[in-house]
Amino acid sequence: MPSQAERKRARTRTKPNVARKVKSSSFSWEAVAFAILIAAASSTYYYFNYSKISLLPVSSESTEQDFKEDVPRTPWEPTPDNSIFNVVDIPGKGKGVIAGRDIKQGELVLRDRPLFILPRAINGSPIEPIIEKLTQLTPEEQEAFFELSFVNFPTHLNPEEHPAEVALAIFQTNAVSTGDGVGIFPTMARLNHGCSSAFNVVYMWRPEENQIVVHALKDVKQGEELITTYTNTRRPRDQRRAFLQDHYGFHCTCAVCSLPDDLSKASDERLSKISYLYEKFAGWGRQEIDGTQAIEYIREIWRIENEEGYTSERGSLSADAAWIAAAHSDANATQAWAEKAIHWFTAEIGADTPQVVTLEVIVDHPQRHRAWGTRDAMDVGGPDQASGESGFNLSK
Ligand SMILES: C[S@@+](CC[C@H](N)C(=O)[O-])C[C@H]1O[C@@H](n2cnc3c(N)ncnc32)[C@H](O)[C@@H]1O
Repeated sequence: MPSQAERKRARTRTKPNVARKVKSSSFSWEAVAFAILIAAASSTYYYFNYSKISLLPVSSESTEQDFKEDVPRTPWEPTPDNSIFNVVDIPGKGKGVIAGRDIKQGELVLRDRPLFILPRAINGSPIEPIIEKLTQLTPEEQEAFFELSFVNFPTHLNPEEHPAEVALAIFQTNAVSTGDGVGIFPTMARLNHGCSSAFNVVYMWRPEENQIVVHALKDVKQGEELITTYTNTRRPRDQRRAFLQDHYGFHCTCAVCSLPDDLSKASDERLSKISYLYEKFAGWGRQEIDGTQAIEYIREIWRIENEEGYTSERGSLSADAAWIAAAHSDANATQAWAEKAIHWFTAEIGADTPQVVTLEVIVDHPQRHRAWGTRDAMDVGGPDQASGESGFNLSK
């Protein structure tokens, strides 16, 4: 078994030129199939020790059976050269994406189709389904796949001789969630990670369009790196760093992780408080708190997030507030929060989404708020339904 130090070294190992192998006549998928057989016969690989393997480094309740591949595959094409972004080498990070011009908050930065999507959790070896998918790709698509970076490669193997294991490592380093599935999006996969206030773009899978879209969460200056986030960054620096080291093989030195210790501690406290408040706020759904208290939590989360410079997920937060206000028959508050939700959803997931369309209807027709807020206002300690006056003052 490899030692801890050997594993660490392997995590940063440079990738083999497998793409060249794909093109060269000496490479064949029979060789890959052979590699799978060898791998399957061996019990030394740590990833074969599990019967059910999650392909994302986050826990998932979904199973192989839940996964439905309902969209026929559309061939992947490289995103055409455009002025918005460029993929370049970034010191200490491999490749990354930088803004080719100033980008405004809410702008669509890129769209990318999947090379393939697999179920989130797989029973047995994940190598076989990955290889099966790879064999269905065009040579150009295979090349795009094998050009991606990877970490966490078993130290006792030579990547040049183990393309199947390389494929697994590439998948685990680059795949992103598509609901029940996990997919590879070669252009989007070049986005590096930042925590809390350090990330400036957000991606979203659109199953009906069979593509992932990336929007600017903040204004970005030309030449700045476009950064997404790989994990829930509303947790302390030590935990974030441990997760990123373990699953993505790097020590995070993003703008938030590089803060001096006293500032980092203050940031950690804010992030922990935000998480705590989210948990308290969830009590509204369990009928543990009333609407007034729920909106108080939302305002407090908002205030601390402003201090932290963390603005992600504000679309759903303000949409929740609008929904609570609607349940309390407070038309003004519903409208005010819905307007906020439209603004923030637009920044994160785009104006052309069902969430934004629904909220626009609420804003344009505030009298419909009662039909939208499906919870009976009386159940949550709400006011007189007939007058529509809540007295809750939920809109501030
Ligand atoms: C999805 S890929 C991102 C693109 C990758 N840099 C490349 O060259 O293709 C994930 C890998 O990028 C690197 N990476 C991402 N964010 C990083 C960061 N903030 N600092 C250092 N390396 C980072 C890590 O090696 C990680 O495993």
